[in-house]
Amino acid sequence: MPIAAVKPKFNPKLKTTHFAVLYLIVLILAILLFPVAFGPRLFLSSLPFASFITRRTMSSSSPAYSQELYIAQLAVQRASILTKRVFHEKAKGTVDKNDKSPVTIGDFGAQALIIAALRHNFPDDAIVAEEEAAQLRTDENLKNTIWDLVRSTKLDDAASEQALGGAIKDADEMLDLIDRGNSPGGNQGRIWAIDPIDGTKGFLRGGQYAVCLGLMVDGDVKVGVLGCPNLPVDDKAPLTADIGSNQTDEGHGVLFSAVLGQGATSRPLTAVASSEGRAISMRSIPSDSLADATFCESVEAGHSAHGDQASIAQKLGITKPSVRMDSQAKYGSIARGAGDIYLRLPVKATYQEKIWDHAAGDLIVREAGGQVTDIHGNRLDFGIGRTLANNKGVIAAPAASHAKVLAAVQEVLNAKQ
Ligand SMILES: Nc1ncnc2c1ncn2[C@@H]1O[C@H](COP(=O)(O)O)[C@@H](O)[C@H]1OP(=O)(O)O
Ligand SMILES: [Mg+2]
Ligand SMILES: [Mg+2]
Ligand SMILES: [Mg+2]
Repeated sequence: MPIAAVKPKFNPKLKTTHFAVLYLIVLILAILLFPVAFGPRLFLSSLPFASFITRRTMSSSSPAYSQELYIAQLAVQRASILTKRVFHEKAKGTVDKNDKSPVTIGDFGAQALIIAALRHNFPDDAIVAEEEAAQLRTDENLKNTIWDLVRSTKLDDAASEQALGGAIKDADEMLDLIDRGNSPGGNQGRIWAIDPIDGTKGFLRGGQYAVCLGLMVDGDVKVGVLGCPNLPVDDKAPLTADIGSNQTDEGHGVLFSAVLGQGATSRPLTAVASSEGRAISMRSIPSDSLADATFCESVEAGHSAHGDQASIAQKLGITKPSVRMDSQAKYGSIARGAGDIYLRLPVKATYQEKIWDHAAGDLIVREAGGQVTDIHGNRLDFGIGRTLANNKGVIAAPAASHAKVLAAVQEVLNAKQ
C-alpha cells in the first residue's frame, strides 16, 4: 500500500491545537506560581521599574519601616567609618561653635554622608541635623579637608554603597547637603533627626560617642539607630566608666537599632551590610530593691547635675558608684542590660535638650522594655521643633522601676526648692 494512502491515526491539526492549549496552561501556571516559589521580592525585582515597585508595593508584606531601617543602619555605619578615620588619621580640626561647644571635621563629614544617603532614598523627607555649613563656606582649607574625607569614605561592599546613592558630586554639593538639615521640625510628616557625633567631647577624649539617626512620623519616633564605635561589641560586657581610654578598635563598635513595635537589636558595627541583629532587652531588676542597679550619667558636670543624681541614687538604695560616659551610648548600654538607669537632671533651667540628642535612644530604650520621661513624668515630646522645649531632664529606667525612680527624682528636686 502506498504510503500516501495510509489513513492518519489522528488529525494533525487537532494535535497542534492541543499542544498550543497545553503550552498556554503551563505558561499561565508558571507565571502564577513563580512568586510563590521564588518570593515576591525576587519576582517584582525582575520587572521594569523594579525598585519603585518593590519600595511602594512590598511595604504591605515587609515589616513596617524595613527600608528606612536598612538605609539608616547603612548610613550610620558609613558615617561611623568616617569618624573613626578622623580619630585615627587626622588632627580633629576642632572649631568652637557659637554656644562654645566643640565641633570637628568628623561632625561635618558624618552629617554630609548621612544626609546624602537620606536624600537619595527619601527625597521628600525633612531633616533636622545638628550642624550647619556656614563656617566651611568661609574657610577653604577646612572645607577641602572635610571633602577629602567625605569623598574617600565608603562601605566595603559595592551594593550597600550603591544603596546609599554612591559618591557626593563635589565639595559644594557636600556643603549644600550639610545645610539640608535645617528643618524646623514639628509634628507633621516624616522628619529625620541626625546627631553626626553625639558627645563630641567624648570623641575628642577617645571615650564614648555615638552617631545618631532617628525617623519621626507626625512627631512620633518610628526608627532609631545608634552607632557606638567605642562600646564593646559584647552585650554582656560589664559597664565601665569611660572618660577616654583611647582603646583599640578590636572588640569594639556596636550598632543599636529599633523600630516602633518591633523591639530593639544590637549587632557589631561593621563596614558591610549584615543580617538581623540580636534582640536586646533591659535587665529586670526588682523595683523594691534597686541596690544592685547601675546608673549612668554624663561625664560633663555641665550637662547633667551630678550632685542631684548622687542624692537620688542614695535615696533608691543604689550602692554602686555611677558609671559616667558621654553620649547616647548611655541609652544603648541600659537597653542591652549593661546598666539599668540613665539620669540626666537639668543643670540650668534655661537649657533645652535637642531632639537629635534623644530621638534614637528614647525609642531603643522603650523597645527594650524601658520607660523614658522627663523629671515631671512626661514622655519626651519630639514634635514641637528642634528642641524638647516641653520637657526638662531625662529619666530612663526599666518600665517596672520607672515610677519608683521618678518619685525619688521628684523628692530630691522638691527638697531643693
Ligand atoms: N549645657 C548642656 N546641657 C546639656 N547637654 C548639653 C549641654 N551642652 C551640650 N550638650 C549636649 O549634651 C550631649 C552630650 O551629653 P553627654 O554629656 O551625656 O554626653 C551632647 O549632645 C552635647 O552636644 P554635642 O552633640 O555637641 O556633643
Ligand atoms: Mg555638638
Ligand atoms: Mg549631641
Ligand atoms: Mg553632636
